[in-house]
Amino acid sequence: MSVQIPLSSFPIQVSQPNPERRSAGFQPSIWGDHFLSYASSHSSHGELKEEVRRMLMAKVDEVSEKLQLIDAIQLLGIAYHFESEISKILTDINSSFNQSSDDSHMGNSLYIISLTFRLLRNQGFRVSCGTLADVFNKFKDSQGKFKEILKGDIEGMLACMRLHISGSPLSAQIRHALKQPIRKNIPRLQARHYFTVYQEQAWCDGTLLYFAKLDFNLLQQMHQKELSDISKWWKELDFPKKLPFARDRLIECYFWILRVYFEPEYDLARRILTKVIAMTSVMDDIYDVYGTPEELELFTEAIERWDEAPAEELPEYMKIYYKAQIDVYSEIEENMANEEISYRVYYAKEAMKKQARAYFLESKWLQKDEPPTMEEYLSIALVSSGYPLLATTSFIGMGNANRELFDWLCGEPKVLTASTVVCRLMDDMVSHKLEQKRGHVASAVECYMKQHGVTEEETKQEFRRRVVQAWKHINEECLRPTPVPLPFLTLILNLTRVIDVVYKEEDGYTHAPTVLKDFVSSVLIHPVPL
Ligand SMILES: CC(C)=CCC/C(C)=C/CC/C(C)=C/COP(=O)(O)OP(=O)(O)O
Repeated sequence: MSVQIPLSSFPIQVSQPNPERRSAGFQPSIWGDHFLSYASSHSSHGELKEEVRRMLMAKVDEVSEKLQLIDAIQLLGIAYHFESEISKILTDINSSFNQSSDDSHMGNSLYIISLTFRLLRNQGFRVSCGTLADVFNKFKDSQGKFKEILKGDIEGMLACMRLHISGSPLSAQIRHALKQPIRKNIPRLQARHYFTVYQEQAWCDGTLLYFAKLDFNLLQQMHQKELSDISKWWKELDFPKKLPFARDRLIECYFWILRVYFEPEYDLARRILTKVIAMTSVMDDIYDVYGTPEELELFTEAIERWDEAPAEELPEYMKIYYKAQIDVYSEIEENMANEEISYRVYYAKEAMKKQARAYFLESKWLQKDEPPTMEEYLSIALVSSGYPLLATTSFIGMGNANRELFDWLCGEPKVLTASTVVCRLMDDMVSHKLEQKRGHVASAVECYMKQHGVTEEETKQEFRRRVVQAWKHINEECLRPTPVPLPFLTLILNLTRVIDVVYKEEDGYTHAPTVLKDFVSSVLIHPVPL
């Protein structure tokens, strides 16, 4: 993924009065000034929290009861309050699982076995598929087919699909499980969905449910407050007026980052990362849509130099962008002023420079008649996916990050490369048609079709296979012993998960006004009725 930029390519000439420019005609933001103000209210939920903690720590006869409770706590979106308790319980269960060759303690329910497998794997325990296969063999007949009796065990089947649900009507839940499995979902959306599922369960606990709903609303208020502050920054920049060619997607950017970390302690991290992703989105449109080749070269050089003041020769719209970007990073610098963490700003800036270089190299393909080979394309497009930049920037908001972690990230670890593959291929599969129409550099789809002489459908089949493979790599890297502490891997995992929601069927970011509107509303606008 290393991107070397040859800076000697074009004769520089930026003074054409009205250069020919493309236009993408992006839909405007649908949110207006909605998030500029917010209402706040306070509810004390400390006592309920302690009550849930007591439930979690109480002795139970069956391990399965504990697992069900942990599952409910995770799906209701409140596990972040009880991380250490959950970790201890699952560690104990995993140890007893490993110490005994007898699997009878897992019971005879496909549902409980699948649930155990899912919860332990999610915690990073290497419960092997082989072990699971042995257990599953109990449910197979002499022909190797699942026994007839299982046809009634829909809960078990759902748990296998990484979903834990029972009761009826089940069909909507099955559809939901297939469309957005837990592993790839957005926790705030998952929680909202699960409130309605959980309250129908025979084992629904009123205290747990009430606490989860209260907690959801409190977090929502906190997120609204953050978004209100960030919206003020955006309003002052006035990009929709000053740079009208660019997508105005601040709210969707915040929604994106909320998936990376939603917990209260990451308030500052979210603010920083939202500003960086919002700036990158505009930068992408400068390179992809509006900038002329000559302007883009000057722009890339200016970012490379990182001077305080924008270069005089930049056109006005680039100066506006440039100044805003410098300001964002100065703000990051102020927040990292503590000398023990100030080194992080270097990594953040370098990641942004690398992003600009990748965008620039991509922009040069537009002037060529032939698309690059898939290998050439990916060597740059995996960087331009923005995920190395966002992963690096997400680390700077983590209290316990250190230099080794940033260096590890710069070394293009397998988990990050896999994440960029998911991001790039899923984005290109859904966005290439419209982009090609308006004049955009070749996407992975065109590159692969041309190079291998295959149809669009065959290309997409191959890409879907690669995405599945990349997900396997990510999951594998998150199992112990992990290359770096799990919370850091989880940030990369979370970034990848956003792609599965935003780019599953269409380019939900560019077409956010239709695709993401309901998701954003349910997470950031409407409180849960108590
Ligand atoms: C590529 C991708 C999904 C990036 C995710 C991270 C990121 C930097 C998001 C900011 C907004 C953005 C550039 C979205 C993709 O637009 P696009 O489809 O126009 O991006 P492209 O021009 O790189 O294909």
